[in-house]
Amino acid sequence: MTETIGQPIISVKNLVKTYASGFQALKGVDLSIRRGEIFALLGPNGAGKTTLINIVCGIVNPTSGVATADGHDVITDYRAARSKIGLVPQELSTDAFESVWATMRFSRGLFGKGPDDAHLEKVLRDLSLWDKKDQKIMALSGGMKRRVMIAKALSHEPQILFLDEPTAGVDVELRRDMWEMVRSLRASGVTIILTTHYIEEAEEMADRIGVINKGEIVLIEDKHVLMRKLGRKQLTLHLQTPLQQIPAQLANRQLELSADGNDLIYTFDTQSDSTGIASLLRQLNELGIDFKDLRTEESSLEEIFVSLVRSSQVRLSQ
Ligand SMILES: Nc1ncnc2c1ncn2[C@@H]1O[C@H](COP(=O)(O)OP(=O)(O)OP(=O)(O)O)[C@@H](O)[C@H]1O
Repeated sequence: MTETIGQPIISVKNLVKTYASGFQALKGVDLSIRRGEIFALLGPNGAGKTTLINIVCGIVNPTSGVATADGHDVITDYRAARSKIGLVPQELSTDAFESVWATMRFSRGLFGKGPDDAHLEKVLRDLSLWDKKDQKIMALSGGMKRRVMIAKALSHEPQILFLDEPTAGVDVELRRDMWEMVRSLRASGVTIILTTHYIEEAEEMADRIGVINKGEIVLIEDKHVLMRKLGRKQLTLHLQTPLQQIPAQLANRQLELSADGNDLIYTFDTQSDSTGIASLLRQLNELGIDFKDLRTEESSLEEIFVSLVRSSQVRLSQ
């Protein structure tokens, strides 16, 4: 066990996927997932997220490149690699006529694991599904079906769990429950890779964030570092007397005036040593511009993401 600590649990090197149509969905992707982390893979529609996951899970063959799961090559050592992985796919696909319990047992067996009813019971209890164990899946609500998909993916005790858009179309309460559940899975040692279109989800959950766009990884970063690095802050000064325009003396500052002239908005870089706020306030005082109130706002991960994807589109199209 000790020799594996510190090594990535998933390693992807120079992965290329060209579909039969000739479309290149992955253009040489490198990615290392750390043991025990929650990694969020973000990207617009068609960026290649599902293709990447499907290759690591052995569902899609890469055109070239290498991927390993817990040291096992996903092609040459497929069975061992796959047994380490649980996958909750984007589309709900369950055996509708089976009971929850039967589906779980069958799924575990598929991975060559002997029966372990105690484990299955724990998974179902953790997902608040125990009282539904004898129900046919088709009789469950959409949210419950989603939980069953997760339970099924955990039936063979995987160390790695892929969640492909786990909370798409799920109500707020269930989303919160699922976040809670993902956290407790991580606490039990499972490594989690999730894709999401809800940036809020990544902001809430992830330790690290990867952004993929048009088949290329644009960025991989610790979430807090990312937010610190790319985040901008805004200081909004609510003025005593509205301004018609920004005075010429302030022209060289990063200032905007709201349409009604009531708010002066100053944008500054959180990374730079000096924010320039003190000198701005001094200058406003000298110019006799008083304000009633001030507030600061930090850019959200959503804003960072949108600007990243935009800038990579610019870069890619050049
Ligand atoms: N079997 C296939 N044949 C040809 N092209 C495909 C196939 N599967 C996916 N693609 C294309 O590859 C690209 C990447 O698709 P993929 O499903 O990996 O994206 P995604 O990032 O998961 O998108 P979404 O967020 O919409 O789920 C898309 O342009 C898609 O149309």
